[in-house]
Amino acid sequence: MEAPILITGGAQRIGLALARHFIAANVPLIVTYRTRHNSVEELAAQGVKCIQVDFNEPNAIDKLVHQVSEYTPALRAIVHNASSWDCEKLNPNHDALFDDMMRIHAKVPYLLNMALAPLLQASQEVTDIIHITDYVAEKGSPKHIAYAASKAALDNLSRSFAAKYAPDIKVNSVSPSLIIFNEHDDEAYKAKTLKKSLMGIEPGCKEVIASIELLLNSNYITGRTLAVDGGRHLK
Ligand SMILES: NC(=O)C1=CN([C@@H]2O[C@H](COP(=O)(O)OP(=O)(O)OC[C@H]3O[C@@H](n4cnc5c(N)ncnc54)[C@H](OP(=O)(O)O)[C@@H]3O)[C@@H](O)[C@H]2O)C=CC1
Ligand SMILES: Nc1nc2c(c(=O)[nH]1)N=C([C@H](O)[C@@H](O)CO)CN2
Repeated sequence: MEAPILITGGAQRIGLALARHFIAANVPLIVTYRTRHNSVEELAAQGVKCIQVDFNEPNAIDKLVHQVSEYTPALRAIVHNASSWDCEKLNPNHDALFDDMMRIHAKVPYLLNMALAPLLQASQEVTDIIHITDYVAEKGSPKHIAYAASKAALDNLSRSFAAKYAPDIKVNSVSPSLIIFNEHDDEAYKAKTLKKSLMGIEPGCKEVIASIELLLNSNYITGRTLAVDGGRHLK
């Protein structure tokens, strides 16, 4: 078997679209999921190794690393996509919120990168770690303070790990702003959000997929952040 790509949080939305993209390209996949969405059956039926993990649970990392290591001797790439878009307004326990945000967005990628690097280095080619961050990592967000700080920490990991693992492993961030709305987003929110970027569109998952493919196919980009944000920084 060709070395698989590991995607965290691959059972819905962007992660699922990315998984479907790689399935169509016959790229072997490992996907983690927390909630057993119907998509898990679809992915498993197409040969994807689906591993249930809630990164808030104790020993989640050790269990995942063991299962991945049992399944494959090498990895082609890791895409850290799993994320929780939580905010201070809905989480008055700011102590717990800060810890939760830092755990899922920074500690989990950090620990997985440290533990799974040998599997990436076991591949016969240059491999990749890709962190999915967020435009607010550079700008901040008054409504998602802990979330934005944790994504900034994740973005910083790209530079540290790029220096640590070169030239065997390239490490980069993909930093989106709006990609796809959530089902509960109302028309007023959508209109307000679309005005935040120069392009003014909801671009869809294909923009993130194209950015990830660009990084996977480069032999030279590392330690960098690919902004996929419709020119939001210029509004
Ligand atoms: N959607 C957008 O427009 C934007 C997205 N991004 C980033 O892109 C990435 C994908 O976004 P999107 O698809 O909207 O993400 P989602 O909000 O749909 O979440 C992605 C996945 O993360 C999983 N997850 C969350 N918490 C945990 C946990 N504790 N343990 C295991 N898995 C967990 C979820 O599992 P479960 O199914 O159980 O909920 C879900 O499947 C994220 O990193 C996000 O921050 C950045 C900017 C814009
Ligand atoms: N884990 C998630 N992170 C983010 C989401 C999301 O749905 N899940 N959504 C956004 C928004 O699209 C924002 O970019 C514009 O309102 C940000 N991060």
